[in-house]
Amino acid sequence: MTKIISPSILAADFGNLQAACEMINGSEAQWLHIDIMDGSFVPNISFGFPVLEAVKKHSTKPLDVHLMIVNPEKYISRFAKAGADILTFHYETVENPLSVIELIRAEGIKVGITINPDVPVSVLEPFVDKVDLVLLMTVFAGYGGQKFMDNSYDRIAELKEIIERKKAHCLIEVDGGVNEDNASILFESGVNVLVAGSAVFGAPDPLKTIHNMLNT
Ligand SMILES: O=C(CO)[C@H](O)[C@H](O)COP(=O)(O)O
Ligand SMILES: [Fe+2]
Repeated sequence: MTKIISPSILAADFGNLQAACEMINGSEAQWLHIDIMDGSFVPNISFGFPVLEAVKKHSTKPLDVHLMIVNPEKYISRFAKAGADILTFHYETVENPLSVIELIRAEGIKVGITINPDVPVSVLEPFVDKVDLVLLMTVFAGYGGQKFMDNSYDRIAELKEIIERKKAHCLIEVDGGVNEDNASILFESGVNVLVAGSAVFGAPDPLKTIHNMLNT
């Protein structure tokens, strides 16, 4: 089974993003997660294109970009050009998810769809065979450092059942409150990609934390 760690740069030292990228380059993490927040869909504002471009310049890992913005369809081409390798949008932010999926595909990059914890998993059923990944938020999108929501395990099981029933091949990613303690149970539950911000960048030894998340 595919097991990927995608550390979230949101928890890095923004005064030294190059060092953060280089640390991840030298780690066992396979992807780098980039949180784009607009102060509208979510109450927080993170960063935009210039920071994404700077990270792209220094990162050797695929950039896993998580859009928490209204009207994502307006910006897909710019995010692709700025360096996104995987572009994930929130189902809640669009009227026609299929057309957004097609717009992202047209850029030649991978596409993901995501929902907040209060959105029924069943809304994803029409899309699981049309995307490369489904991201289940395990906290409400907007801030790093929140506590993992325990009802997420039931939601992961429900998503897994839908993916199997539809014989789809998308990866399952979770984001929010992931750490060394819950990584192994999440992988055992069928999750393929773990996003981890504060657990990685706040750790005394981030390389060891990433290693432990993949191997315990
Ligand atoms: O999308 C996000 C928040 O909206 C972040 O990716 C997520 O919260 C990661 O941070 P942490 O691992 O510290 O919970
Ligand atoms: Fe995220």
